[in-house]
Amino acid sequence: MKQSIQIENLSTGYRSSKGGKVVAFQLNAGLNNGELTCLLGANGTGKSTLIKTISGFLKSIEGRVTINGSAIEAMNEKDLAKQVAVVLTEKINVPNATVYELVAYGRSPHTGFLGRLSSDDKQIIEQAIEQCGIADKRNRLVSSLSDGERQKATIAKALAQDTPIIILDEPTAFLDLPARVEVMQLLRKLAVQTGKSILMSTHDLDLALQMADRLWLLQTEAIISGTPEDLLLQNAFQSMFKKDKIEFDNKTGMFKVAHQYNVTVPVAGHGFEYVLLRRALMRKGIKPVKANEIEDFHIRIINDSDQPFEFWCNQLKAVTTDKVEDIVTEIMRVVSHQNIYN
Ligand SMILES: Nc1ncnc2c1ncn2[C@@H]1O[C@H](COP(=O)(O)OP(=O)(O)OP(=O)(O)O)[C@@H](O)[C@H]1O
Repeated sequence: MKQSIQIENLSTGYRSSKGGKVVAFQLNAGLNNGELTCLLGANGTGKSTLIKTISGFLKSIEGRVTINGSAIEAMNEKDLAKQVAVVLTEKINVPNATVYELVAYGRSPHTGFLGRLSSDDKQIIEQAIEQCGIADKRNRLVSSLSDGERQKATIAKALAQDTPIIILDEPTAFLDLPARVEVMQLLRKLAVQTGKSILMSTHDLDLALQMADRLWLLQTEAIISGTPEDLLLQNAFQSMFKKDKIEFDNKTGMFKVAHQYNVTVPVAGHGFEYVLLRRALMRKGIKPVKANEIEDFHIRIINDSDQPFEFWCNQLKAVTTDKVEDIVTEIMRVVSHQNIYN
């Protein structure tokens, strides 16, 4: 697949008179056309620093970034703005500007000294507004929009810039879950429909796993790049967030909290009811282990029953309930009175 941006042996960081600071080094990766790539990494690994470096806002410490073969250092600001549209994390503050005016501002690298919009410019602006699904908001003040709507307007501005590459630093940071999904769906649709390379950094691991065509996992000394599924096959996530008390669950392909367990309880059963019960038990520090039904103390799950949770004690059914909360309360009560599960 054709690549728009390539980074080679790149070291990112900050220069200062006292010697500066290297944030990440020896990074190599490429962005494919027509794909949404998500940049993931723990807090402070240097996602924003990398984004600023490959957008030309920050000089690299070493190595190079090329766009279609040309080094970005050799490009002037205007030429670079015709190649890369950048959306940084900060909320845009444009008092008294309408959505249309904000999006029109995206045309500035293409307009002349007076910034007059040609009919082509106007068509591109209208198309960007349309593609981002905010046509009904085109005359609204940006300051009156919800966070999700404002983010779509910002993406429309980047789209109007008409560049082969769009780079966004945490575009979903201020949004609720439905708006985060909507923005990522929009970015993916735009990548596929327009053939642009779109790179976004995010902390939304689960969404990135489901929606990105490709992931860049940033570590201090490397970017591990691949499709979500191939990275899962390579166990690339296992070590990534260990210090943050997050584990990667190979069974579900999702991240989960690494709980500390004090006790175990035998559970016989499976299915959705089991998954929910397991979650509730694990949160309380109780680890479910596989039970066979002759054990003295255990929970049984009867799938698709009105009362799917049963607590069995000394071969007798002690509690039957349809509520996870009731069965967990019962287990907690027994655990606190007897030390039977240790
Ligand atoms: N202007 C600066 N000068 C010096 N160091 C900086 C500067 N900006 C950021 N840093 C440092 O660079 C490192 C990487 O920061 P960066 O913001 O790129 O990480 P990040 O992965 O985007 O973090 P987060 O996930 O928390 O947003 C951090 O140690 C940070 O303190």
